[in-house]
Amino acid sequence: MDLANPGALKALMAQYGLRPQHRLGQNFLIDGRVLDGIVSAAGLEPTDVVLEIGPGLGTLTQRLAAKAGRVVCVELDRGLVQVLHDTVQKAYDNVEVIHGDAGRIDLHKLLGERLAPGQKAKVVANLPYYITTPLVMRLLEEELPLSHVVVMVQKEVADRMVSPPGSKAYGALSVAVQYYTEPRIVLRVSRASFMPQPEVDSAVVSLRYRERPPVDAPPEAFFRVVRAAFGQRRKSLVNALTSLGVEKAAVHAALEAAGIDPGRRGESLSLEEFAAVARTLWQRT
Ligand SMILES: C[S@@+](CC[C@H](N)C(=O)[O-])C[C@H]1O[C@@H](n2cnc3c(N)ncnc32)[C@H](O)[C@@H]1O
Repeated sequence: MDLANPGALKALMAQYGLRPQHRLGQNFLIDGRVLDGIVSAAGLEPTDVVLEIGPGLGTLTQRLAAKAGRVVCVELDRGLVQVLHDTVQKAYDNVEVIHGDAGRIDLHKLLGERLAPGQKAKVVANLPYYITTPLVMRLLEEELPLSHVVVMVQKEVADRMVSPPGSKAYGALSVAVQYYTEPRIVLRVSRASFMPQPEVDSAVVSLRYRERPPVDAPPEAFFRVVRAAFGQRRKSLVNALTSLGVEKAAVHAALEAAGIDPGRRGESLSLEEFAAVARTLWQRT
């Protein structure tokens, strides 16, 4: 049974005595067109291993299971895990449901045990919005065997991921996402596509992992500079960078060497410019 309609979802919730839990970000997709758009953006092959975070009642899971080789789901709500056993685990022999917190579970172990040597997994999910940013940062920073992430996020977060330097939405998340992946908004999604309706609109983003970073700087030094620049948004770049424990004169010298006007604000720097600052500061400190 296709679960992508309000009647089916309501009946299922009632059958198991469940109600959508706002604190767990439970806004279930009821729009088949959007679900198909997510699956198509992931370009699934029969050999693919997919990690789905927050499968809910299994609406997206059904579609993933039909296309991928294997789908591993991590769901925090124990009540929903029970439903998932009946809606997807019994119906598809390639679906595994794990009861756990995607923010804490050991993803290296989980993926390592399920991937062939050299293989990379895809993450496909309608994410719970209350933990979107930390979860995406985990997926980027933990050097996991992943090739592609396709996730539904709040519209504003999607805009931040793809925004260019100097724009209002450009921030530490934009830099991290663009450093590790090639981000693209594939679908804008109205709040009417969910049940219950959230208070915000959403977007599906595709994050394809890069083979190597687009700029040349040691990642640790690069992200120290980025964090300092965005952690002190109102300050000039020079003052923001002194928070790294570097003398003002040394910061001036590093900016000059990198060809960057010291009066600029950190949020106007491109990835290449952050890398140039990191390279020069790193050489000097
Ligand atoms: C936006 S709903 C998406 C449900 C379903 N995939 C859909 O598209 O209809 C988010 C889901 O994530 C689950 N969730 C919330 N926090 C979680 C966490 N820390 N780890 C794993 N799942 C979580 C919620 O219980 C809910 O099922």
